[in-house]
Amino acid sequence: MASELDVRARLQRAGQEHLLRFCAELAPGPRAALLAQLELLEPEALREHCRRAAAACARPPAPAPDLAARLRPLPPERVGCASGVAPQTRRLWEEEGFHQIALNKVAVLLLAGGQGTRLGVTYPKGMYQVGLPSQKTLYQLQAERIRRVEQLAGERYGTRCTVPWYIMTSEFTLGPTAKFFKEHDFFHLDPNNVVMFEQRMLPAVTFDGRAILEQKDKVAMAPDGNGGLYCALADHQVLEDMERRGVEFVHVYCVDNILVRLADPVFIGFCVLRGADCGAKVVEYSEISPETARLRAPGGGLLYNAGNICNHFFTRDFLQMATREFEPLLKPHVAVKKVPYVDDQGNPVKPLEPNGIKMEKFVFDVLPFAKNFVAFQVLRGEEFSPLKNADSAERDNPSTARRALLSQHHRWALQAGAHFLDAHGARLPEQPSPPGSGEPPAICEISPLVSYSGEADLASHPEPRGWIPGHHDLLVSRDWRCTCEAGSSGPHSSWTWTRPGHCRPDSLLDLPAPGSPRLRKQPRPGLQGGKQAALSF
Ligand SMILES: CC(=O)N[C@H]1[C@@H](OP(=O)(O)OP(=O)(O)OC[C@H]2O[C@@H](n3ccc(=O)[nH]c3=O)[C@H](O)[C@@H]2O)O[C@H](CO)[C@@H](O)[C@@H]1O
Repeated sequence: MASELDVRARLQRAGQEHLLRFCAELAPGPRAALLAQLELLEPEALREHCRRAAAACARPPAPAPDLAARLRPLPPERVGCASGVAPQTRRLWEEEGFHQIALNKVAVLLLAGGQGTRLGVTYPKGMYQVGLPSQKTLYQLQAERIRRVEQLAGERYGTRCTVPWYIMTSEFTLGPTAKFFKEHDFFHLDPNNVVMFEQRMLPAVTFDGRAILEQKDKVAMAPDGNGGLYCALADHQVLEDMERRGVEFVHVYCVDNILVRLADPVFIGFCVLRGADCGAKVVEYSEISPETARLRAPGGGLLYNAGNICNHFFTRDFLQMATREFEPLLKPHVAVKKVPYVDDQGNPVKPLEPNGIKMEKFVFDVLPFAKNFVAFQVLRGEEFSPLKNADSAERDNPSTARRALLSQHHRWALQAGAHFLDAHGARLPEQPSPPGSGEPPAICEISPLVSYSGEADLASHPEPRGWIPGHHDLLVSRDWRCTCEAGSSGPHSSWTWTRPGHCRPDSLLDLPAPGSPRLRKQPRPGLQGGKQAALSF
């Protein structure tokens, strides 16, 4: 380890010697920790970082760029659409995507280094569960979608294939995420195919360019934004790992969209067939002004209908260029934040006003370097419901995320030919609940292991997946579980999907987990506030 003298010399070069001002009074342990942290900060880079942060902040606020005047709609030939295209075109894209997956050429990459401040949790957002009947977390839903898409591709091409899962974490999220995955047995994925790596952290800086001490023995650090991906890929030789596995196409996505379709074959296929090096899924969701948002195209549709949802396609070749050539050209974004610090007497202070600057790069900042960028429009109700805020906010909160998923599953069940019955066996109305319209008329959660995007036609399936011959009155599968409540004030019941059709209350039988010897019978908690319903085909 470097001596205090060495570290002091390095900090002098960076103009940041004040970071050692409490060093002399620290006990050996904290002092060693501080020196170890400071040793990692490369002097020239630190000097430049602090200078740039202060300069960016000192710049008089630029006149608001006239976004409306600079915006141009995407040329139609660069835009694809998940719905509203001819079914054979969509099938063609999907087939291409499955083919690439079956060839082991597709990976998914999760950006999970963020801190979930707005949601108000201290643990990684992926560990959050929004209150589904299954109590699955975002990480589990994502893991199961990977397993299902591998299975679907494998079945089509008579092969076993792998979609490796790369997870970018940060100092805040790596430890808890790795522990959570281990505790959950990697959700039955092969741990060799789950690759976690860590993005860099950068010091928070005062308005006059001094790195901030959060505690006497600790510099205030923050992840370098989700555009830190490009440095992190290089730091941890992630692209080399992809190359070894034969991965050519990467689906990069953010952690909080409960409806995210990992390695979506339709999106992948569309991008591959268009020869794209970069792609982005888009929905009508944007931060542009209401006036601009209302502008209409000649055909009557919205002129600007392509909001970014942090859901990207990249070729591995493009990522390689991004890490080598484009990353140094990316301009950091400045965020002015309240950063806890120690004052000159060494007292911890929680500022009430913003006092510090955090510098971040964004994952989409590389898009201008693309040679062939494409956008792919998807339906918001089917593919985008982000978990950003606590329930006290009006939108993008746990309740809206839960409702979005359950409404989708209700629609899927109806499409698959299911009927929902009330306590007296009468059918519930069968209008699919339009996206965003509150609770669905019946609560029905479908496991991603059973259906990735609404497929699995149970009605015509002679032996539904997971069906155990000889157990006609048991459930179809652990995952075709339908959980309903017998009235909001009455006792809760769990209902199973049974064959040929009706849900049975009060009992739920799980298929054995792989390797376990026999069926287990488990009571399940019901849901608050659901409607009484059963399900039949
Ligand atoms: C910069 C970026 O992509 N912005 C997108 C992000 O906004 P938004 O402002 O919501 O971005 P977040 O801060 O939630 O970050 C998005 C993702 O990046 C990850 N993360 C963030 C910071 C970091 O240092 N490391 C890291 O891995 C987060 O864990 C998350 O998975 O999602 C919105 C849709 O939901 C999009 O409309 C925004 O265009």
